Amino acid sequence: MGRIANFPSSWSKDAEAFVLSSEHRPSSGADSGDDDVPVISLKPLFDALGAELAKGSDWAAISAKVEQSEDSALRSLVEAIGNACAEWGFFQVIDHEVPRELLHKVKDVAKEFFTLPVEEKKKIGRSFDRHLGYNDSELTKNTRDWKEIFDWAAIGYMEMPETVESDYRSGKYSKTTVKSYNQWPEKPEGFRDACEEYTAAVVHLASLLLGLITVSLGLPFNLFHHCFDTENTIRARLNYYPQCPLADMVCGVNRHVDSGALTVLAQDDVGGLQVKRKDGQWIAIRPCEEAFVVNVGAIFQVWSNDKYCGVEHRVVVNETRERFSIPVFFDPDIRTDVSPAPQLVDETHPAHYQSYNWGFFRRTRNNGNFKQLGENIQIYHYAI
Ligand SMILES: O=C(O)CCC(=O)C(=O)O
Ligand SMILES: [Fe+2]
Repeated sequence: MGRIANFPSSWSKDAEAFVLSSEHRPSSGADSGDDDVPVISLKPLFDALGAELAKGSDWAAISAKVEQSEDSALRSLVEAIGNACAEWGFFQVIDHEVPRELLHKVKDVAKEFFTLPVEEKKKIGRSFDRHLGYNDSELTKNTRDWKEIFDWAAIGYMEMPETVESDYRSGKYSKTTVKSYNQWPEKPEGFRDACEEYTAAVVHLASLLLGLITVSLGLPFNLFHHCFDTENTIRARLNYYPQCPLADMVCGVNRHVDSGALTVLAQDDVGGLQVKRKDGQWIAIRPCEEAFVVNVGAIFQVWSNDKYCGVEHRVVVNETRERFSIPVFFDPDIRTDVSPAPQLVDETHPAHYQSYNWGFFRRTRNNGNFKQLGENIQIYHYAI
């Protein structure tokens, strides 16, 4: 394969590991036709809450205001979010009130960080026991992703059960936990501040979206906020997808469903994120620098008892242009036991899943990613 000669030197020795089996290659094509995931304005929410309440995190007061509101624009917003979650599992939000400067600052430092020599970046490398930092060899479904990443946790560390039993059916894990702390590079200057300010703003947005999605299921706005209150596993990521000589055969991120509750992602104008529509067709998500892409993950699928599903998506790469994106994975405290909301379960709507512990799930997934154990733990392993 002559094109491998154009691989970055650190990747060329295991070039074959990036190549997807023919049925999963991006060359199968995405339709960007006239169907598109909905773009939704959050203005009615901020209008209804008012600046003071919207900026704070008094979830009980925000909850009361949203639930009691008879404002038709707010009702329509909730309905649009519910429809998007049920139909696509994805939507984009505009008028989100995250200041644009924060996004620009973090994009600038991200670009600078990824141009550092690989040895410099590896000083803060991720490993089996260090869950946060730099990595250039992530696997999705046992295939190497064409990307470099930098991960950090919103609260400064990620906590995990110290051990889990390898059989996911057992659900057994140790009650002692280990913490993995953020690792920050020395360069570029201002990197850490930019990342932290950005995360604080997006985590706040994600908390509002969590409430709106919950209300769209007919549940109280703040039903799940306690799972994220103090300890949580919210993680942010800088994704760098270099230009790729084999763009038709590899993926930036292979097809997958996000395992957590919600993902809120900023992308640049290059494009590459694709979502699988219900008919199996891959649909390109139109890049919009004003917007965040939001998707529900597997936890919401379980909480909603399959009303909203975590939907497969992937990232295709580009021969001529590099791409950057910044997802925030809005994931709960490891002590969260995930099961369908009791309000959605009755004799005619039995629970589709048995309860599982998020810390166990997260640790098992992490072990699998490092050891290539074959199929990763999935929520359908808990299907009833
Ligand atoms: O870069 C993107 O657009 C999406 C990345 C993604 O799906 C992920 O990191 O889970
Ligand atoms: Fe994803």
